[in-house]
Amino acid sequence: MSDDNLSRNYCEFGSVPSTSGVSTGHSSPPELFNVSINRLDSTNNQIQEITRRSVTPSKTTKSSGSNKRKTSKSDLNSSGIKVVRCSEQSLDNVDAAIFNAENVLKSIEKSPVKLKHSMLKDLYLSGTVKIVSKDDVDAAYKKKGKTSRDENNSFRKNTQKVSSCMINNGSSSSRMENYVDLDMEKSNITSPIYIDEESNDNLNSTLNTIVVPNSVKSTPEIKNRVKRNSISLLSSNPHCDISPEKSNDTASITFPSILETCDPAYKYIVSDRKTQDFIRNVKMMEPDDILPAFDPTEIEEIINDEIILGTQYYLIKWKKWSKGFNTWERLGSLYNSQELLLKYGKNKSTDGHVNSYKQVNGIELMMSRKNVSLLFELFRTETGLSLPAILPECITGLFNSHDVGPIRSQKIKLNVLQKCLATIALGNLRQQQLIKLQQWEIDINLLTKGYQIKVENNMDLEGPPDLFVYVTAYVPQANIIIPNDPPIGCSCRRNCLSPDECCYEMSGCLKAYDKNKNIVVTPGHPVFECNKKCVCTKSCTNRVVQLGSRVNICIYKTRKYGWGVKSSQNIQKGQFVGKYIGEIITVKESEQRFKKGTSLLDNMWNLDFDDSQNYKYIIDGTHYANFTYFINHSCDANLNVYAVWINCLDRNLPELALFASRDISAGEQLTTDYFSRSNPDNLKKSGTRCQCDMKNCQGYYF
Ligand SMILES: C[S@@+](CC[C@H](N)C(=O)[O-])C[C@H]1O[C@@H](n2cnc3c(N)ncnc32)[C@H](O)[C@@H]1O
Repeated sequence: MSDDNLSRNYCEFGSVPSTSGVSTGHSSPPELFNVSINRLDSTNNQIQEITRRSVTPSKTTKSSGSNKRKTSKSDLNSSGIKVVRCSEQSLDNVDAAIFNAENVLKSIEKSPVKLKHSMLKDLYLSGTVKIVSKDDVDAAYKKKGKTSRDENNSFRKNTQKVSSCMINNGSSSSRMENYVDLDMEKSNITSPIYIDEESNDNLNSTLNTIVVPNSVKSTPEIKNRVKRNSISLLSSNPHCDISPEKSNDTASITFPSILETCDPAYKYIVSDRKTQDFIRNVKMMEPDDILPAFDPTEIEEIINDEIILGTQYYLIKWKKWSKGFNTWERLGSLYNSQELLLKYGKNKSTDGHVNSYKQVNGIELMMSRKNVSLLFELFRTETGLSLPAILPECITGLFNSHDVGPIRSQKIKLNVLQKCLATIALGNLRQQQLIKLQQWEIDINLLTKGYQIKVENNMDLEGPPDLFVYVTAYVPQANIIIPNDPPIGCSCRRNCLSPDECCYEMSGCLKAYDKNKNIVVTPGHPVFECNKKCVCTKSCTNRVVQLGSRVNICIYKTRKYGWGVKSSQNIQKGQFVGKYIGEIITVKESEQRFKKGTSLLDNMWNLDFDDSQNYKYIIDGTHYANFTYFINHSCDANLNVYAVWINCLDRNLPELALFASRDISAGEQLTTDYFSRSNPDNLKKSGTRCQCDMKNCQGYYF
């Protein structure tokens, strides 16, 4: 960003938590894995395991490969104002901007292509074009006195194997009357489509043919045609809600002014017509034939659609990017993603999803994954995000001058203008995000006693996770009763400092805690705390987990793997940090939930401490959980997991408690070893890549 154009004032968006929604990792295809925690079984002294079932981890980290998009273009708009559009990449350097300017000229020269495309599309959408079956195409050929298409050499050369349909424009020929409409349900919408050379060049002639080959030649020209025709076909698919009669806008762009206290530059841009037009143009005015297509493997899911100013937009959740980076993209840029579009369309019709008329915040259209991450990188501070305050005069100055002077300087000014607008937009979105995060922080702190939870996101614009209800104790499924009346307690003297036969001894175990209440037994050793039947008081050294954690923590957005948890204070080795909480459900119920997709294996822990084959219950953290839900894996974890029994002595229903395995400094991320007992060889074959970066990192963790 040019220093000349930016004021050096800064708006502090400091200590308030940041955004970025819940990790998406949960939409990854599930893959069963087991976490093992060793323990000495109290009855037979054999090592047993607590296992955790989970899925492939969420891909919440930022992709290094940024989304390829936006060639540049400049032309005159209807009011004669010069409008220049830059690619995101071109924002990076002036050379790219100049290169893009050349493309602009080329694309203007190519306007006849655009004309043909829109004509074809319009013909189809207006209903004057019909789609007919392969047999009818052959019949038409014969009728015209030509050999059948399959016998025609040039046809075969250009189209490979023909498998589907043809369009005729029906404009002038009665010969077309015999053609029957093809049932679109039966057409292979996911196949690439190739326009026969002859018909494409003669859109206004009596017969135009579109055929669908099994594969398509990958020349740029053919790709363009595939794209254009795919869109025509998609338009007609019943699952894609973009037929002509339904093409009324479902959303409008608005520029809401939300806060009294908002930035003057934001107030200015949301009230200035010229700025609004500019913002709309940036995203909305690129013709379909110069929109680069996204690689479908980059897309996790299409989650919404809207028609804005007559243009179809889809809201995209990107793989490896949090939902804070979701963007609205035009149909044209999704022409390689037809399967995803169809999937979205089908889900939409079966879910009974109805789009009510919405208002899309115009400033969101200024934002992109690249802009958001760039600005966060530039303006992140120790305590938050410190965005530069941009004066309205800068914006007006740039508007007045961006289209004068040498091309190179125009490009630079445009670049700066776009970045200024994106910065202002980010400031506004950031304010909204912080309000939501603070509210979530308040809500969860109302539930916690004895410690503070901070929420912080200085990585992106994602808001609070909305996946689960925050709870502080197990939530048993309706038919499960967690006993709370232990049959027996101890009667040790001096608060169990002079034990006769304390609870742990009655269970054949070692004393788990030292006098400071730090755990001293090895991971895997069962822990039996004193219970409500015991005579000792709360200060008994054998009462720890039941009194709750005293460690202040922070749920924060990590750079690499979504949300995580860090300590807000120094923690001693052996100190209790928290319990893994969730619903208690039966194994059968967990399987059903998994099949239905209502719960994720990722969030399930088997309570199989006592018998790894025939355990009864599972903790499901998908819908109800506490902060431990966000604890990430490390190959050199600083937390150990222990099975602890207190008032419920059912061996199938221990509590899972996390203790520090070493001294932990304030600010350090808290981690567990998801699979401490996995065989490293197996991990390498089937595992999920671990990004813990520890010296002993095994590379994979399941
Ligand atoms: C139980 S969740 C932890 C919270 C999660 N980071 C989130 O944002 O919701 C586990 C997921 O976090 C991510 N994760 C945790 N530890 C990781 C590691 N060491 N390397 C890569 N991803 C990890 C994976 O996506 C995994 O599926």
